[in-house]
Amino acid sequence: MSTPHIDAPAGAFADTVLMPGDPLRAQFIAETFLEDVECVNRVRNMLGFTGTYRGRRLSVMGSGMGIPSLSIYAKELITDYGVKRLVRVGSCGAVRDDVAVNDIVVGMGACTDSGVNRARFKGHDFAAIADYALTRHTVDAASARGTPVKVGNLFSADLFYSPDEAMFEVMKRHGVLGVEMEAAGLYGVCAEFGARALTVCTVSDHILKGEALDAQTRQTGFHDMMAITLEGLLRDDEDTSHD
Ligand SMILES: O=P(O)(O)O[C@H]1O[C@H](CO)[C@@H](O)[C@H]1O
Ligand SMILES: O=c1cc[nH]c(=O)[nH]1
Repeated sequence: MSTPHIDAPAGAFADTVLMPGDPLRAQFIAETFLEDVECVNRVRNMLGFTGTYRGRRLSVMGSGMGIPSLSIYAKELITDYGVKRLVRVGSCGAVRDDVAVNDIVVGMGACTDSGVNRARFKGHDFAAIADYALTRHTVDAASARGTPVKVGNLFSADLFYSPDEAMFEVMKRHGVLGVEMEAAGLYGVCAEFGARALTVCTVSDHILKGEALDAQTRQTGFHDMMAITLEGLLRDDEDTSHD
């Protein structure tokens, strides 16, 4: 079987897919954290891999940058490949003084300037939220590992290069922990098509302080984020109360 954007046989993906924006980060995650890895998608170089983590089948695939790109892949993974859990593992920019570069942020919800959730929700505001159990298990995993995380709102922006810098101050006042470009779309598409979702981000920039990690660190760094996300998924597997 194939979709317009994924050329992989039925069953090629596990029921859980990790989604970094960058397909090369997907490859790095697969090669670093998974065993028995097979490349299952190469269409448009949006690399997808399936392997195992501690004996459990797990996939990782790039989403591309921005809600439109992520929405295509997430929708096809859910409706054509039966994916049930999608966890975005990304980078974000901070705006608050109490959020620093390298901090890990768990996106309990995501604000957005994108129109996608209004488009799917008859023009009304849709509260784009993560799956509660996945959130709790990831936060518990972080706590057990001694890795501090901040839990709260993200802002998923359509424009990386925003013309409206004053908006960053508004986000800061409203407690937004990180600015990125996909979470609100992921939560919307998963709500629409019936999958569970979470976003975990490492802070790669401080937008208002002008600090930034280099591109190589964005591609291959973020070990703590991966460790807590993978352990959170194991905890989520053990807890069947959400089934
Ligand atoms: O590092 P990723 O996961 O791509 O996430 C962030 O980085 C990209 C912008 O540089 C956007 O996709 C944004 O959401
Ligand atoms: O979308 C993003 C991602 C990282 N840093 C930002 O400032 N924005």
